[in-house]
Amino acid sequence: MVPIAYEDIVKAPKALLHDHLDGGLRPATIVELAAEVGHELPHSDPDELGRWFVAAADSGSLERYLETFAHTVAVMQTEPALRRVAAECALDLAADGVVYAEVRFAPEQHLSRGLTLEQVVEAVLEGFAEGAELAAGTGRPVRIGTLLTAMRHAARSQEIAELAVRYRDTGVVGFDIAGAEAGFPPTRHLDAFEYLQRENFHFTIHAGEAFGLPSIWQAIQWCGADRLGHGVRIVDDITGDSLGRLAAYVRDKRIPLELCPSSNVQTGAAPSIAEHPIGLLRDLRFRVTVNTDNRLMSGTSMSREMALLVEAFGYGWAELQWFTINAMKSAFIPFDERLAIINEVIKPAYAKLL
Ligand SMILES: O=c1[nH]cnc2c1ncn2[C@@H]1O[C@H](CO)[C@@H](O)[C@H]1O
Ligand SMILES: [Zn+2]
Repeated sequence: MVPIAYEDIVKAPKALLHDHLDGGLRPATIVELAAEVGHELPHSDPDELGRWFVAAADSGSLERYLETFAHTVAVMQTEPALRRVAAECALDLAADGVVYAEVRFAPEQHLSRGLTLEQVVEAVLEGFAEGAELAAGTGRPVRIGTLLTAMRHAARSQEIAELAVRYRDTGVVGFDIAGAEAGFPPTRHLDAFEYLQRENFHFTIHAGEAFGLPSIWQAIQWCGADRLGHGVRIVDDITGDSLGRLAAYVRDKRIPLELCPSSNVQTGAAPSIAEHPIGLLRDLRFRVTVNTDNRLMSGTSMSREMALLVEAFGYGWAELQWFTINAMKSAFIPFDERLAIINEVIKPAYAKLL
């Protein structure tokens, strides 16, 4: 088999379901925005700052990993800053060959300089549209769907769920909860999830990353999550190739797992890329997808995550296409639009590579 070149992975179309807007800023942009608002950073040189984020996030604990977001959230408190960060996000994903991405952020974290929730959402949606238009102009079209996140330690999930539904026809395609998992079970936000179900809306839940099976079980069986953010600890319910009841349910129902290899190694959810449960979960044919989580904190990209898996597990184009189609099938945009991207963009491109 001819080894897969990194440039070819970049060129191949990719679909991304789990990427945080505030975890993907360009270091140079953080430096500029921080100077404008007088926010003090650990480094003022972009390269050093980029390295600082990766090192600080490499802590082995989700709680400490999340502390690094103080510096990105601090510079995302005005409409121009939010628009810029969102536009650059679309451009960076497109340049990396991502053709479809769902990008999430928590509107409630962007109110410290007086913006309303609506102003925050509208600025981000405008930025995505602007960036996607510029990307299309360079021959790199990308479709961005926005997910609104509520912070699980806070108490605004119902409000954010209603906000997501209000913007469902203008770019918001789903809802999520994020933040420290241990001590903040999904059922804390049951009202919001029941509301979303009654609205026929879509949501994913960060579960099974820093806490195990009970969190996954609640996310699916109490809250009705369409997908699992990470869900990597589902392996705790698998012995050899024998599946426990919950793992069997997740596989049988084709519940998508938004796996984020590099992020999991940094927070201690997996010991290394080579030992990441993605290998087992793929072999067992769970609905596995590959994601970046936080490109800044992991110093990564969609192509890099794919390349790491190629290196660790010897995957070829067939597996990369499978991950990509799994993601596209699991997206929150309408079925006909998902199918169009699979049949008109993804399959023809991989047919030339396989
Ligand atoms: O992997 C993760 N697990 C849990 N929470 C996360 C993760 N990555 C980011 N955030 C949290 O989500 C917020 C909104 O984007 C971020 O500010 C961060 O606190
Ligand atoms: Zn995440």
